Amino acid sequence: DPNATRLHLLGLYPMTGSFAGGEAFLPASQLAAQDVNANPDVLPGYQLVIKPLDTKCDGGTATDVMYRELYNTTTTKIMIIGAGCSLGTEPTAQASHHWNLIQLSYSASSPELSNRDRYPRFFRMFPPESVFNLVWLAVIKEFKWTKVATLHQSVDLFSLAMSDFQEDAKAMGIEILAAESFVDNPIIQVENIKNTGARIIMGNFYPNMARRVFCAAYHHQLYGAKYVWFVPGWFEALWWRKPDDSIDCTVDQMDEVVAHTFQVNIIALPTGRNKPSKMGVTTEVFTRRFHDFVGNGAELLTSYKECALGYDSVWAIAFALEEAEKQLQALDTPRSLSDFTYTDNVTVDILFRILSDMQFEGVSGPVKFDDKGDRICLLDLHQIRDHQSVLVGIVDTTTGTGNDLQLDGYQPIHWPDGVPPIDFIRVREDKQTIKYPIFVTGVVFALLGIVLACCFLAFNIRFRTTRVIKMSSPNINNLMLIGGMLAYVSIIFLGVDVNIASTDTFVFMCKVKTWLLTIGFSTAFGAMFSKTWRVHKIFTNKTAMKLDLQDSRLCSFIAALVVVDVIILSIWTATDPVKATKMQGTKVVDPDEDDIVYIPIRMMCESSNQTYWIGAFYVIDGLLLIFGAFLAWETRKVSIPALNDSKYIGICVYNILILSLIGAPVSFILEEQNALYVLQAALIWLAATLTLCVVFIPKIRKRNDVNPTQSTMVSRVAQSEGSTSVVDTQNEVDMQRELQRLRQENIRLKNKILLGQSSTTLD
Ligand SMILES: NCCCC(=O)O
Repeated sequence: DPNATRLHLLGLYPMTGSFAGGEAFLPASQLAAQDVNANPDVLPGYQLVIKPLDTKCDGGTATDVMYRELYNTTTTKIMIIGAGCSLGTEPTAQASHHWNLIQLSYSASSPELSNRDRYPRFFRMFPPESVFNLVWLAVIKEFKWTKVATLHQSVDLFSLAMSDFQEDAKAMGIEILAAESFVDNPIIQVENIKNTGARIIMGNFYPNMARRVFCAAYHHQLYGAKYVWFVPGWFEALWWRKPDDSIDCTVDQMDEVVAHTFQVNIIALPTGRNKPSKMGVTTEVFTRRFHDFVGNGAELLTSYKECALGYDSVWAIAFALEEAEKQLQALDTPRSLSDFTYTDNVTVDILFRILSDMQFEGVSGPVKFDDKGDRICLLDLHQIRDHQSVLVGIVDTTTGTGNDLQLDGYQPIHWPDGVPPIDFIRVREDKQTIKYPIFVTGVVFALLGIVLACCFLAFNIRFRTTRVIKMSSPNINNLMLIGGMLAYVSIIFLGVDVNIASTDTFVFMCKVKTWLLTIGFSTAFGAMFSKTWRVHKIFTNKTAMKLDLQDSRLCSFIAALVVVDVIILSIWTATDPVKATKMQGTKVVDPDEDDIVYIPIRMMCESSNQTYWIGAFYVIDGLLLIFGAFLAWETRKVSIPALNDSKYIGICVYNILILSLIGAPVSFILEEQNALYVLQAALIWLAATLTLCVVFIPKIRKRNDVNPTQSTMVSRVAQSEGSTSVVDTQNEVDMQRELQRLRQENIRLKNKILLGQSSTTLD
C-alpha cells in the first residue's frame, strides 16, 4: 500500500563473530515483514520496515550501532528486533528501555536476560540456555550416569547455564567430577577433565570455541566410544568443519572427534506438523517460501533451523503493534502508533502488556512468553552421525509433566560399543601384601643373621680368656651381639602383614618390630661406643689414679640408653597407639581394559603423630652416632688393634649413615609393599651384618696375636675391667709396678719444681 505509514524496526543481527546466525535470521525476518506487509488483515494502514545493523556478536559494536541509529537518524524506531547473540543483546536490552522501546530477540539465550529488573522491556523467542539442562539431566537419568564433568566458556550465556546445571545435577545426586571454564583457550581444561577420568562431558561454548575444545579433545584422546559429549544444538550445521586457523586439527580429525556428540536445541521447525500458523503458514510452506526468498535458502535453513524464530518474531511484533494500535485508538485521547516518540511510555506499556499475554501458533510452534519474557517451547536431542545431526529424542517442557526424555518414535541413539558407555572408570582395590616367597626369604636371611650372631657369641664366650678377646671387652661384645639379634628378629616381624595374620596380630607385630629395632640399635651401638668411651677415658687420663671403668659401668650406660628408648616407646604406645590404616597408592589403569583402574591398598600400622616419635628416635640415635664417631676420632691414635675399635666404629657409623640416607627417602617414595619390605629388611640386615662382621671378624683373625710391647697397656685396660686372670705374669706385674713408680716419681718431681718456683717468687 503506497499510502501505508511506515513503522520502523531497528534490527540487530550478528552477521559475523562467535555466532553469525544473522545471515539466516535476517532473511527470515525480512520474509516475515514482506508477508505482514502483503497481508491486508494484519496491521492495516501500516508497513513494517526493518533497519538491519550488524552487531558482529559483540557488545561494543551492538551498543555503538544502536546508539548511532537512535540518535542520528530521523526515523523513529517503534521496536527493536534482536540481537541474535547474547553478547550483543545484554548491553542493548539494558539500554533500549530508556528510549521506551520494547526489544524482542529472536535467539539470544543468556539466562541473564531473564532478569526483569535489568531488562524490563525485553522479550525473546528463544528460551534461556539453562532450559537445555532439562534435556541433559533427562539423558543422564535415562542412562543412569552419576558422574559428569562440565566445561564452559566464561561468558554469562554459558556460565549461568552451567551453574544452574551443576546445582540441579547435585540435587539429583549426580557428582560433578570437574567443573572447568575457559576464556579462549580450553587446552588445560580439557586435559584436567581427562585426568579426572570423567566420561560424560557437558559442554557450553560458542561454535568457534567448540572447534578449539574438540581439537584439544582430539589431542588428549578425550573422545571415542567411551566418551559422551553434549554441546548446544543451535550451532550452524557442520560447525566443526569450518575453516579455522586457530586449531591444528584436520577436518578428518574433527569428523572423528565429534562423532556421536549430542546436541540439544529447541524444536524450531517441527517436522510433520501440518497445523498452519496463525498466519496460515505451515512449517512446510515456510521452508519452501524461505528457499524461494533466499538464494541459498536450503543451505541456510539446514544451518540455522531456528531462523523460523526470526520469522515468528516479526509476526509477534506485527500482532502486538496491531493490537496496540487498537488500544491506542480506544484511549480517551485517541492516538496511533505513528505518534510514537522515545518519550512515549504509554505505548510501550501497552505493547509490553500485549506481548506478555500473547499466545499464537507460529511456524516454530506455539508462541508464548513466560513472566520473564522467555519463550516456552519443545526441546530436542540430536546426535551427530556421519556429518549429520540426527533427531533421537525430545523433551516437552510445555506440559509440565516431568520433563522426561522421549526416545520412542525417533532414530535410535547410536552407541559405538553397542551399549551406553559407563560414566566413570571402574575403580578396584588392589590389596598389596607381602608375597610368601619374599617373606620366607626375609625370614631365612634373618635366621642366617641370628646364626651368625650366635657364632660370634660362641666365639666370644669360647675365647673370652684369650688376650685379644679379653682386651676387647667380651661382655660388652655380647651385648652388641644381642642388639644385632634383636634387629634380625625385627626383620621377621616386619614381614608379617594382614595376608598371614589377623589385623590385631599385624598391629601387635608392628609394635614389637618397632621395640625390637629401637632397643636393638641402642644396645648394639651403645655397647660399641661404651667400649670406645672406656679406651678414650684411659688414654686421656692425666692422673695415676686407677680408673673405675669396669664392665658394670659400661652396662649402666647401655641400660640408660635402653631405658630412654623404653620410656619413649611406652609413652608412644600409651598416648598415640599405632593402628592398622588403609593407605591408597597411585591409581594404575589396567593395561588390557582402560575402563578399570586399580588402586593399590596397603595395610599400614601408623599412629597419628608417629612422625614426631620417629623423629625423636632419629635425634637420639643420631646423637649416639655422632658421639660414637667423636670417640672413634679421639682414639684413632691408640695403636693397640686388639683394644681399639675406633677404625671399625668409623666404618660402622659410615655404613649406618649411608644405609639410612638411601633407605629413608626411598622408603617414602616406594609404594609397592613387597619392594618396600625388601628394601627395609635388606637395610636392617645389611646394617646389622656389616656392623657385627666389621667388629668381630678382625677379632677372629687376630685371636692368637700377642704383642709384648703393648702389654703394659693391656694390663692397664685389664685392670680397668677388674680382671685378674690374664695379666698376672710376673713380667707384666713388674712392668706395671715400674710404670706406677715412674708416674709417682714424675708427679713428685713436678711438684718439687712448682714449689721451687713458688719459693723463688716469695724470695
Ligand atoms: N541461541 C543462541 C544464540 C547465542 C547467544 O545467545 O549468544
